[in-house]
Amino acid sequence: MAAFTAHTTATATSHHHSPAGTAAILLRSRRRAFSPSRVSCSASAAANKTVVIGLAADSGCGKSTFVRRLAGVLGGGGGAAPPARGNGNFPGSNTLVVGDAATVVCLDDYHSLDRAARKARGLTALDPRANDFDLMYEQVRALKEGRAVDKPVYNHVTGRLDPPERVAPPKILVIEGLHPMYDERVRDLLDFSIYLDISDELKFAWKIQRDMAERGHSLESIKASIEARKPDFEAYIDPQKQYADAVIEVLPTQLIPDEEEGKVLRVRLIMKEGVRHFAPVYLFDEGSTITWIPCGRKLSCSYPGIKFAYGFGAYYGHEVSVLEMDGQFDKLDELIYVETHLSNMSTRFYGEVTQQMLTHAGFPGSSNGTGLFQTILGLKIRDLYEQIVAERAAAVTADALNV
Ligand SMILES: Nc1ncnc2c1ncn2[C@@H]1O[C@H](COP(=O)(O)OP(=O)(O)OP(=O)(O)O)[C@@H](O)[C@H]1O
Ligand SMILES: O=C(CO)[C@H](O)[C@H](O)COP(=O)(O)O
Repeated sequence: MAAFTAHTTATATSHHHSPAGTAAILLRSRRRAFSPSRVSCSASAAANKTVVIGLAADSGCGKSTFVRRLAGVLGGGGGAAPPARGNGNFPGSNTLVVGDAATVVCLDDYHSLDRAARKARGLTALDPRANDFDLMYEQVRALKEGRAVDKPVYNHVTGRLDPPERVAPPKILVIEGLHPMYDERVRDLLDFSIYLDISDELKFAWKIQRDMAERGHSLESIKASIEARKPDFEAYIDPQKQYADAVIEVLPTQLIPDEEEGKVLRVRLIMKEGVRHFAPVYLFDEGSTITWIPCGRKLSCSYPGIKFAYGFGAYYGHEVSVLEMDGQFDKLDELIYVETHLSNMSTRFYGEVTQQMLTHAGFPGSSNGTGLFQTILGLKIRDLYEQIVAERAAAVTADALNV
């Protein structure tokens, strides 16, 4: 590998005085209205409500890895050998309980058709007709309101539905899977939503890597399964990204011409403006457009180096800010240099992002933007939860004072 010797370079164009910049600032102050039903009526009951996070992606796109990083941030596991799916309430469960901080429910449990029934009807698991959205809505709503539910369990080994398991209302409920934002009723229950958008070529590379190595599938069967799912993915899964408050988009690098192996990634963190309890992260100067090559004295970079970009744009009609990282870190501890230049990270102490990344260095994506942005969103979820709890506690106090 040729040594990459470019110096730290940043180019910034301030948009603070442009009409677009002004609109962005105005938009930021118009945070999404927090439904009064969440804080008033009985403020004390509302104070106990569960905060609900939606995490959507196709199979094999990094949802479990994200959840493991989130568990690390919330302090309930997610260490070097974190709990994986199946270590929930009982063997075979898809639910992950993260200490007393969070419960992660896998939406595969709401498959209404088992594997044989799907096969008989020629449907994939991505098809809404193979999923029970009425039950999903009722149970997510019950958990959000503080009531335990008996949730079905889809068994990925047998392809059948097992007896239900009891799920208690957690502080943070993460619903992860194919359809957390598909049904409008479920979508409206979400306090924050994330979509992991992996480009076709990388999805293919990751799935081959996992399903051949860990699940013993052949290359042909993996290819056939991806092709068979594609129309339903495009019809039912991909459109959910328009509703997401944050999207992690993973693309091939632009630093190496025609690189197709997926070893170097360009990762974009797309953050919707105006989302309540969520202040987008920015690089150097909020409201600017910046490209930054941090390689030089403080950050070692071998070929092809690292390039950050930050700016504003539109995403499905919403104003968004976008932080991009193309390339990968050579030495993870040097990430502290990059962290120093990022703001609104919702860290509790200087260097927390770097510490999290080092703790989970063995997870996929730790040397690139996927790991960095997943970690940042984990911190954002913790912060969002704390803000909502503080707001509810204030409402309880105000309620008590008014009596
Ligand atoms: N950031 C990443 N960089 C490289 N490979 C990754 C990354 N994230 C995930 N992978 C690969 O994809 C595989 C699937 O990741 P993960 O289990 O997190 O996805 P998932 O969405 O939870 O999948 P499923 O829903 O099928 O269980 C991993 O085993 C790994 O090989
Ligand atoms: O997309 C999936 C998980 O996100 C699975 O394909 C779906 O849950 C069906 O499972 P199985 O293939 O084990 O029957």
